[in-house]
Amino acid sequence: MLLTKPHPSALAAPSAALPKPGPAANRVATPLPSSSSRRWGGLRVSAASVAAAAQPTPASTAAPALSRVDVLSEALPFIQRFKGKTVVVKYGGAAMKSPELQASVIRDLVLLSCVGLRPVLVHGGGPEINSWLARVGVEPQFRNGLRVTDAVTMEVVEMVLVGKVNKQLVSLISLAGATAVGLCGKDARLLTARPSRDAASLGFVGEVTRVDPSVLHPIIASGHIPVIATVAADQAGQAYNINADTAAGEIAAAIGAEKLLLLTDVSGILADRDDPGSLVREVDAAGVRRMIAEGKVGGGMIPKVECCVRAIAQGVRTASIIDGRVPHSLLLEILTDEGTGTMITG
Ligand SMILES: Nc1ncnc2c1ncn2[C@@H]1O[C@H](COP(=O)(O)OP(=O)(O)O)[C@@H](O)[C@H]1O
Ligand SMILES: CC(=O)N[C@@H](CCC(=O)OP(=O)(O)O)C(=O)O
Repeated sequence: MLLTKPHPSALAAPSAALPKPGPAANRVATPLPSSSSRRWGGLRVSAASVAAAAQPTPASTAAPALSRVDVLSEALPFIQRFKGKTVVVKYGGAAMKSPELQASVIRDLVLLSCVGLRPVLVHGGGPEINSWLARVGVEPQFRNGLRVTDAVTMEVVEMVLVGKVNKQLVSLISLAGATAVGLCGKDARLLTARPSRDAASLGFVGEVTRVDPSVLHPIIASGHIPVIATVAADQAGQAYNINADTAAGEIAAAIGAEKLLLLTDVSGILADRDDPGSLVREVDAAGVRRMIAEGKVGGGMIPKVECCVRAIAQGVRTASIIDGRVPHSLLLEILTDEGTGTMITG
């Protein structure tokens, strides 16, 4: 099943009086009245949310005070529903390029943590790896969205993801007023890897064979935000490069996360990847498999949809691909009655 319109992404009001949502229930509530929402970059978002979220102007002029407290008030039932729940957020790619956007995404993550959710951040850093590979004269190569990883590339991937990007994100979380613990898959054997089935052409690209989330539980319980770089080792200690979307899905499943959210640089899955207006609001596992088979979903979108399907099959309640370039898309997705992007259902 594939829904492009009408817009079904409004979240059901999560009051205790309403039926408990199934995996897809977040998406099927009545669309907002047009007076309270408008289209923005292909998304339906409330005018108040847009005003509060998108403007660098002083807060006093961004929206009338009443609208701003309306937004806050709207968040209450969502905070109540998701308090104490684990949300795995994968952030990476082009959506991570701008330092301002990075800081904004991290602030949203810290806000979620402050209101009682338990975020776990799994990060990529593909563009940063590319730029460091260029410095050592290596041309990046990808097959089906995965980086061809020879020994030199593996070394650069580990240095950039574990040494640089991970610590940068930990620092940003600190700056935003929370505390984070940076890890990679090797730490406490969080992720164990084996060579991918296409090892002959992909080199040291890994598949996850095991997730041992025991190291995450005390970190999360102490109120720290785990920040995970997706480099892992096999039994012999050989390092592997794991696609960050894939790893996020496996981690979300292993810790029984409520939500898996993949932030990327498009508005979600597009029915026609050349038409930004063709956003698919909701699609089930069979539907995305068909889209891959028909060539409608390609490149880096393949590991994303595959990991969402696997995560849902393993008990994660909802998996969504959302636009990391839209200011506050994380908050719009979790704390308002409008969804953004594409929700994948079982
Ligand atoms: N049907 C599709 N809808 C949206 N994006 C698609 C689709 N098929 C392929 N893509 C590509 O997938 C990309 C997202 O994957 P990727 O670049 O790996 O993201 P990230 O770097 O955020 O992990 C999009 O920028 C787009 O080029
Ligand atoms: C195997 C593989 O492709 N690994 C990815 C790991 C980082 C990643 O996933 O980064 P983004 O989320 O920013 O794309 C890579 O080397 O780019």
